[in-house]
Amino acid sequence: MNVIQVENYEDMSQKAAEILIGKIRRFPAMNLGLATGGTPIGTYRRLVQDHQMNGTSYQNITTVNLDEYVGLSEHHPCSYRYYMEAHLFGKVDIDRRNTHLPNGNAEDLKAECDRYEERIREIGGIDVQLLGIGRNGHIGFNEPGTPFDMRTHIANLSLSTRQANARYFSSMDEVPTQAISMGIATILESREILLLASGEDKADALQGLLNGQKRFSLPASALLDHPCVTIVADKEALSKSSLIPS
Ligand SMILES: N[C@@H]1[C@@H](O)[C@H](O)[C@@H](COP(=O)(O)O)O[C@@H]1O
Repeated sequence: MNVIQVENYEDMSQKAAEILIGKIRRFPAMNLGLATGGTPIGTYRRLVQDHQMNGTSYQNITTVNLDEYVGLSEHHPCSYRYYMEAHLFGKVDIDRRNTHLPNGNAEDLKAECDRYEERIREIGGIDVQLLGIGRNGHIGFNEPGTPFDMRTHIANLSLSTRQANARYFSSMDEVPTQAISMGIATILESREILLLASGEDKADALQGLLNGQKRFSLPASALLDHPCVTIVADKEALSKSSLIPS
């Protein structure tokens, strides 16, 4: 596991964008796994700036997102499809037909999970998967306790995750209780993983990942089995990780 310590959120975003842009230029038809949440917003902003200033193209890039809320249409401002449109897809030259998110409004949610897995297989798997990390160590919407062999599934969201994400909704009651999420087994099949973390509220989760053992109570610890993980984290997020010199 390669850990890159940076000063703050802006530096994390800059470093992550540099890594991604380098790969997109080298492999302009790569399959990029994307994440949502507050963490990658600065990274997407830099990808957009670079696209506008340097012309890095997304025309042949295929994207697959980690997850989507159940019950929100793609037009709902809190849906992850809407987020991706607002922060990236609507601002670069990507072909929407090559952008994939689970449909959280599907009539048959189980069938939608299977379809999503099939789609990831059809495109040839994920080359680089961008990940954030939840305060409780979740990745995607794989909450503590989720077995590591699960594939795309309907996830029940923990109260703490719903509370953390409530800031995007007008009230806690509106925060969905379920999501469709890639499973940990799906995520682990990505050829490369880039995990971003910023801020003190991620320090426990990161400490558990960097200093701990693999355990179901910390979903991110499944990454310990992956051969190619890079973590870009700022000082606050690494403040409880003794492996890292301050
Ligand atoms: N499903 C998302 C995750 O993909 C994200 O990594 C995490 C952290 O979010 P944030 O970056 O806002 O802290 O929470 C959400 O629940």
